[in-house]
Amino acid sequence: MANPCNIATDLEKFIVKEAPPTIYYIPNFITETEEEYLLQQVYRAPKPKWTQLSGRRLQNWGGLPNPKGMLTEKLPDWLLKYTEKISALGAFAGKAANHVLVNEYKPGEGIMPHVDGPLYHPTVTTISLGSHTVLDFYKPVCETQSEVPQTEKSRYILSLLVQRKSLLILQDDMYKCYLHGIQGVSEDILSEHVVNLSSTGAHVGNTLPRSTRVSLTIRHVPKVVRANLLLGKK
Ligand SMILES: O=C(O)CCC(=O)C(=O)O
Ligand SMILES: [Fe+2]
Repeated sequence: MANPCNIATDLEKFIVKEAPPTIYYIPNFITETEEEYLLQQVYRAPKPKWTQLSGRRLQNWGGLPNPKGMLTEKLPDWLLKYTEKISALGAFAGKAANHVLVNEYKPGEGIMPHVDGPLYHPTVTTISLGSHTVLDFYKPVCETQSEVPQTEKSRYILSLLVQRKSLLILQDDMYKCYLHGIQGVSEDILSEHVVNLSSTGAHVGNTLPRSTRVSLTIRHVPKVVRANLLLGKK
């Protein structure tokens, strides 16, 4: 790799050109063996590590991000291998990922449209395990104000087919401005609004039943506090 901090050189060919800046979609980023291993590790975590939300459950690794700074916890080796690999691609502008959120979605589950917010470097990278999903993107409300009330449908702009074993990177406006969400459905019928089909082998009109999907969302939290400062030690 010529320049580990330059995301453009290695990843340019993975940019989804049909979307606003910037989405990178990398199919088969990990092998099936790695996928199995990562799933095994996720399901080895003790039960209290899971937080049940409506529509999904999650594990938080690396510390709890908050506006005052994240009290960091060392990532386990099985996650470090991947946070280091993705950081080496230059996804976080030379910084190292220090936070991983594991989300588990059963068929029929999803996540409401949202933005990931200012606590993170404006990049999120996601490894998908176990099942595909379809990620939908929406214009922010502020950009679409008018006399007519704006519905989710009128703010919708496009979708991505996110396959198991893939890596997805969202940056720039696609991170900062547009909302992303996953519909709580048990199968996806691919429409022409799924803009990355050419790199997936799937086609408009295909019906893809979902199974349980585990996503690893890997981020860099710039603002951290050291434990010994909190404890009043110098
Ligand atoms: O599961 C995913 O791919 C999306 C998760 C997500 O948007 C989040 O955790 O903020
Ligand atoms: Fe998100």
